[in-house]
Amino acid sequence: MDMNDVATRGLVLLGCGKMGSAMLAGWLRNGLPPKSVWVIEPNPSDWLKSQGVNMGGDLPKDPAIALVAVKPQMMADALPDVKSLGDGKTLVISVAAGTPIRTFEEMLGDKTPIIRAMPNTPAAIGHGITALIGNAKAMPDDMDLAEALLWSIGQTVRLDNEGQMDAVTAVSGSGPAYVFHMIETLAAAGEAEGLPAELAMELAKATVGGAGDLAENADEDPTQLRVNVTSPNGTTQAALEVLMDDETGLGALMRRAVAAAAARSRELANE
Ligand SMILES: NC(=O)C1=CN([C@@H]2O[C@H](COP(=O)(O)OP(=O)(O)OC[C@H]3O[C@@H](n4cnc5c(N)ncnc54)[C@H](O)[C@@H]3O)[C@@H](O)[C@H]2O)C=CC1
Ligand SMILES: O=C(O)[C@@H]1CCC=N1
Repeated sequence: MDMNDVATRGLVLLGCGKMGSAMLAGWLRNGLPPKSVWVIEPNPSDWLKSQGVNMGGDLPKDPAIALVAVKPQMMADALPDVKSLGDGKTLVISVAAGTPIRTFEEMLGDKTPIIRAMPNTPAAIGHGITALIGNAKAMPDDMDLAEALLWSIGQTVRLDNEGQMDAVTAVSGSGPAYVFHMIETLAAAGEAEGLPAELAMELAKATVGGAGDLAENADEDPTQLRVNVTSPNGTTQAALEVLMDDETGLGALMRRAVAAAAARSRELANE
């Protein structure tokens, strides 16, 4: 099964909010025909309404993929829509934080191939990263198909075990928010040093964007890239002495933030 089968048999997207829209934008941009997509979404955005995808009406009986992108707390309401599909031949992919594969197996039956995936919102511009892991019924072909679909919205990585998913969620699923917050705080600090707000924000966005691109594309690792910026006894060193303090620095703060996100992911499994 490949992306041509998705175009032929169809893809059902359950929930098209922020993450569903980011993924749908990527698939359509990569040539998935809008008429191959059926969206179930009680509150469709104007953007969604203008995409030419199927909304309402009958779903295909045997879609290649049903992708679940509702909040974990909505899962019990939403999953009956998926249950009638495919008779074990439809690959179910969930991007919900926290919700374990066993919840889907309990609701859909353990014949169903199920893949749990964790994307992130840079998917909207094809720069996401999605981690994935399948249940025992997900065959290599199913994993390849999920990867082909998710590849259209950025990089993909396969996990060794589902237990890694809480930490992955805390690092890359939620991570874009930490980086956006860093932009906000860098701009605010520039303002506090006397820059006009607009200029401070322009500098902060371009700096984080440029540093991110460099970290992804350079041969040197982030540690060496940091050293390259840091002239002995210069301005960067003065800042890093604050940021790299063992107790009050960014490392300690990031450790607490990621631990809090991972703990919340584990809690969501029971909501
Ligand atoms: N926003 C993000 O950065 C990421 C979100 N996720 C996961 O994606 C899922 C969706 O999150 P968001 O898009 O942020 O939330 P959202 O609230 O923007 O989207 C959820 C959508 O589901 C719809 N919905 C509610 N009940 C439904 C039902 N019974 N049937 C069909 N649709 C229904 C809502 O109207 C809403 O548009 C969550 O499980 C979240 O954990 C995963 C990775 C990143
Ligand atoms: O905040 C959340 O729960 C979701 C999962 C990862 C990003 N957003």
